[in-house]
Amino acid sequence: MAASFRALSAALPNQSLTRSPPRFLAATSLSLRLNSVPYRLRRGATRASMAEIVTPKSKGKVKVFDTEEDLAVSLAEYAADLSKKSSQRKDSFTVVLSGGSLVKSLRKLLEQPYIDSVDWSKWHVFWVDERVVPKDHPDSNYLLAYNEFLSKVPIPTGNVYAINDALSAEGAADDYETCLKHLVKTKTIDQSESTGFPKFDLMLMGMGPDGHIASLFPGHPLVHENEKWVSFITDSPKPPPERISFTLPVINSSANIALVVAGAGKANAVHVALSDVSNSDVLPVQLVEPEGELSWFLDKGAASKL
Ligand SMILES: O=C(O)[C@H](O)[C@@H](O)[C@H](O)[C@H](O)COP(=O)(O)O
Repeated sequence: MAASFRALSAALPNQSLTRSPPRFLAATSLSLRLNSVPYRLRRGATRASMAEIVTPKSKGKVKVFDTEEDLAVSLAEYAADLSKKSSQRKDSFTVVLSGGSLVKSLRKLLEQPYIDSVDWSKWHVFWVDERVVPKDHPDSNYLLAYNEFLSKVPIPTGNVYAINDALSAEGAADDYETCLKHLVKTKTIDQSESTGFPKFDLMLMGMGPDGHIASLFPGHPLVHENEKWVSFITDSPKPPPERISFTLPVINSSANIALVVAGAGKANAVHVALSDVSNSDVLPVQLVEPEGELSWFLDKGAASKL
């Protein structure tokens, strides 16, 4: 097996804002409106300046931060907390990364207290999607994660599952799926009892301005793949064209998904995903509904149309 894949290596200090349906606007609450949406100001123990938006459960928990810096602080706390809980329960903590700006938003995990307190030896790192390029190519998601994160934490090299970059897109997807199946068999990765798909402890994903997640793009048939664990595309609208990607059922079997989205360029897709407007062309991000918990980490720009 080892040969067939490569395991390589504030404005509101101490308060939070809660957007609530009007019925929750108690007379005792301080309320204010942002973009004509009622918010309830809740005093609480939050460290960064943050607004929490109340949505139906299927849409997940939505946190809006004043700045991307605040978002990064909260994201580190969230990931470290899940790592701790998982490490107490079992021998592995399976973490899936996307490419893009997400990786930079993990930077606070490289600082104290997390760099010393997280049990990095339990981490097993995967990619929800990867560009089919050599691992030292500037487009490689592996290279990005290695440079920004993995080279700075003591995760065992053998726990980092990069794609086999010597294969075609189709071959690399099959190879990655074989790797996942082996790790499910050896119980490194949990398996969903209800779907039979692998159940990762934490998926950390960005979202494109068009509402794509992983390499599942709006209108692309790959969005509807429901048997394979890992598939491939050779016509990605976002360059480079050749990619492999986890399929939606694998994404949705996760125990935890964090959608990390910053910047006003993504405000439209965030609005579509979190509002009740019906759109004929469903965006891939709207199909994210994990077995476990979904958490949105937004900055003010990304939340500006809510
Ligand atoms: O390899 C990729 O292209 C990604 O995995 C992709 O799904 C990415 O996460 C989004 O496009 C968001 O990227 P940004 O955060 O950089 O906009």
